[in-house]
Amino acid sequence: MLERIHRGLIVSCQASEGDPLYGPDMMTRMAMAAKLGGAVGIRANGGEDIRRIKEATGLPVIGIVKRRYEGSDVYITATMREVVEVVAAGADVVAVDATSRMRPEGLTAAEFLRRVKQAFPHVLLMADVATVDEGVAAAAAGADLVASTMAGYTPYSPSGDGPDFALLRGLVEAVPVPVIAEGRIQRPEQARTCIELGCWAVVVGSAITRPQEITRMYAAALAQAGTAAPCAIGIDIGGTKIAAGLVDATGCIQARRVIPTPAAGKEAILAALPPLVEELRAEALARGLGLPAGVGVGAAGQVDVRRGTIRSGTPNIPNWSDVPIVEYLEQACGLPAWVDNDVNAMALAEGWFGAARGHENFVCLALGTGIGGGVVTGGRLLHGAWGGAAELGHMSVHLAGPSCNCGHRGCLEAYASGRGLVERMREALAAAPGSVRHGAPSLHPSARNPASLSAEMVFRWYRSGDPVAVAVVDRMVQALAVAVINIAHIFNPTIVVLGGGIVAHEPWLCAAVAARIRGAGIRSLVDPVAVVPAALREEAGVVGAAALCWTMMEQGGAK
Ligand SMILES: CC(=O)N[C@H](C=O)[C@@H](O)[C@H](O)[C@H](O)COP(=O)(O)O
Repeated sequence: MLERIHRGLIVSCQASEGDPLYGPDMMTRMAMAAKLGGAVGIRANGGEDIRRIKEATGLPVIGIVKRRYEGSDVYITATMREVVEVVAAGADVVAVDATSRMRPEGLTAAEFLRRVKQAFPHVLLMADVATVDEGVAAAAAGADLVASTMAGYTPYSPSGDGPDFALLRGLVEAVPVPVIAEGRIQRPEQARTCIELGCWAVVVGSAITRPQEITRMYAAALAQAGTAAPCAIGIDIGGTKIAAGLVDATGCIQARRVIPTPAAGKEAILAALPPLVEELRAEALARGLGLPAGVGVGAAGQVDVRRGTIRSGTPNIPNWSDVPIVEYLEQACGLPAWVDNDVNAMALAEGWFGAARGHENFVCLALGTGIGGGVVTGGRLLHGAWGGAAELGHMSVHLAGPSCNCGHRGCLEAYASGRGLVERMREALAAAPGSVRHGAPSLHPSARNPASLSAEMVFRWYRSGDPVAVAVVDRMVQALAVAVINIAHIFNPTIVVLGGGIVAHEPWLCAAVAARIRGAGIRSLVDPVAVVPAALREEAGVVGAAALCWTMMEQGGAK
């Protein structure tokens, strides 16, 4: 029997009294329809339903009897009376509540499970639990299967909108018997995730057999249509701060929350996100914007967009690798979620609301401490195999150039990022120490402490005509021009958007780069390319992360 249901879908066919579908005729039809759809088993409530469904479908049946007893909240096969009813009806598995709550006859779950096992050793016993501890205790007491059925239905277990993946993961790790995923599994991808987490089988009820609940979801969605501007939540996770915003359909941030990035790393950062989402969701409802379309996350580093994980993040955040952020947010917040690299998110923001509006083929370069890239081609972000494409800062623009922290030589980042610019200036000063003309060299901070050099200083000296700074900045512009020519040759964009902190302070760089590329390379590709500053500044991260939701939904990634 266990082999028959392995990795399969079990459909719960239950209707309580007062439900228009109540009664064994209707439930048997439901079960037959489920069988036609590929169900490998049925979960049914009550002796008559169990008997009829088993007879009509021939599928394995998990039987329960729901009955309420005064003085106890346990209602799924709560006493031996219900167990006898289920077994007598011919169920293959008897499922019982195995939570730690007070039972009607004053027994503990373990005592009850032991008695059931003793009375009916040939029937498989399934324990419906709400926590990992309850699952472990149930298996120790003789349960053959443990199911997450009660997660969110006891006062001490968290209840979200979707399945409790964290509980399932914990059960799979800790419980020595097969784990059945059950409870609030609403979409096929969620069911699939349960199997990928190691669950033995998946039970789905309401999303298949309770039409009133399915109808309610649709009706609620339609009620929002046209009455509220769609909005989305964007979260920009950086090394020093996490910025989250409620972004409306025009790209305006309606509400904003900023917190310092928790220094403790992965767990602490993840734990900080759901409260931000909750606050912004409440803002959305309070402002009449309706339920946010989803949560988009922009994160520095390498993001696996297919799996929704941060593969390896910024070194500024400890332990920020292999972070299953999408699954975590969906489970914790009950909203669809997406994640992408922060500069990809910035590119989306510029495409939806900024300098690249109306362009289908464009490239963004974000010039900050390092350099990130985002490529949009044919209206879509270019992701490569898993999302790592467009590391344009690590495009080499000089074969024999300085070595870069990526291990390569002559990367754009080594010339045109804040860090690269400072390093080049430091080298140049070391080669010509007396050359800072404006401002006495003795006062020159780098003369005393080269570590205090900043990109801002380099640009200040550049403006004052210092020949070393002029040469260093000129090389930066030249490197950017070579990069843009390469970009034009490879991607054939109509526009290249330069953003990030450096361009926000030095927007003239765009015109300087544009002047340098004219007449170079393949004319038909390079000449028409406009080089423009980003329109969205600090807000690009949050707006882009929100735009990620709309983009993914529009491009068929709706969840
Ligand atoms: C908590 C409780 O009483 N659960 C019951 C258990 O049999 C059923 O009402 C659920 O429909 C079943 O667990 C499947 O879950 P979902 O309908 O969420 O897919």
